[in-house]
Amino acid sequence: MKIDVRNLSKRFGNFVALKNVDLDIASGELLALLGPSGSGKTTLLRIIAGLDFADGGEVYFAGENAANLNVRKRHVGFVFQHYALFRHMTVFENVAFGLRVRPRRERKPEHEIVKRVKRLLEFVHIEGLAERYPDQLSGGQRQRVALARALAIEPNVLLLDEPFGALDAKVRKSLRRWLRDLHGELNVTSVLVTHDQEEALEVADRIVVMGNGKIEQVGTPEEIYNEPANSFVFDFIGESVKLPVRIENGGIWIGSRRLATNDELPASGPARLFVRPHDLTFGEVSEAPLQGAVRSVRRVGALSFADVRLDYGGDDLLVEASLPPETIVRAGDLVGLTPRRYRIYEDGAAESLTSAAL
Ligand SMILES: Nc1ncnc2c1ncn2[C@@H]1O[C@H](COP(=O)(O)OP(=O)(O)OP(=O)(O)O)[C@@H](O)[C@H]1O
Repeated sequence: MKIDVRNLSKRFGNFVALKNVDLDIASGELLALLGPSGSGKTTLLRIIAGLDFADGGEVYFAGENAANLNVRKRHVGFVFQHYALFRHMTVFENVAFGLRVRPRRERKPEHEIVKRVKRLLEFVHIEGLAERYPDQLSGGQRQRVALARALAIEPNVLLLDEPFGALDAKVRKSLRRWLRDLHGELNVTSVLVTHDQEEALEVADRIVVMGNGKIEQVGTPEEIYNEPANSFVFDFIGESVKLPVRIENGGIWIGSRRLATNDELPASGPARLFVRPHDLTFGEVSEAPLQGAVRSVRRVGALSFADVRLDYGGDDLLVEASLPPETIVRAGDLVGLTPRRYRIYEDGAAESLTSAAL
């Protein structure tokens, strides 16, 4: 089911929660709505679901204006972080619920309901838990039940709002892979709300980055990560180091050093260079555009990071750079750093002006 969102806006009192949101969701895709807390993700999801109404704009389900479709007619399956299962019902009964409450003429005979629920429980790998009650399940198992329950009604659209938000990091990771695989088999149009960039990057076909009720960028995970449209997206997705630079005489100036680039540059003036820590290459002090003293070295799992205090045109700036495995530095060492891949954004402005890969 294809969903088109057109010029949607929503206010809560004076607060603008959504501003002129336009979005096309392709049939069968898994789309992630990603953004900081309060950026409007849940509001957008609730309007798509028919649980809330927009002040302006429309939502179309397969070309039909959804204003004419109530929640039930939209055939939407939900999985919410806090969408509790019915505590007094077993897993089996929870999953069967949506099928049993259908109007009599649409309801399947009991033996078909039993067959379908069994198949769904197998599908989400919890067939052994059918007779348990929600209290007797782990958080991850509960979310599998919630998903089986959402799928029971054969939804046209699956809406997931931080479905793994309450789970620990390891379970989250395994459940999101599982969701990715499951979606590969089902191909039901799905919208996943998350504020976890890693989750969105790993699971989604496309990501919508939201900030302050607006869409900042829509793209594949690769596009969002490698070609962030503006400084907001760069900063929100992954780690970033921000360096004040100057554009002058057709070059990028970091303090008194010029950064080699063949790219077309924006107009002269102050700008900001955004670079991922792993794109800062360690090298000869005399040749690198950035120099500084290593303050400390840390290991996080398999990765090592060095905090480098840059001598930056009189200012001290602390940056965190990833250390390649073969590079050994110690606190106190003087090192050179070169931004290998970076993007330049006008100072204070949201536009991306240029990017470079040396
Ligand atoms: N019923 C409401 N009344 C007043 N303000 C609301 C209401 N619902 C949401 N808001 C406000 O609208 C903004 C967007 O909320 P929304 O829940 O869509 O954000 P979100 O991106 O999903 O955030 P989170 O990740 O924290 O869930 C927030 O500032 C929120 O406080």
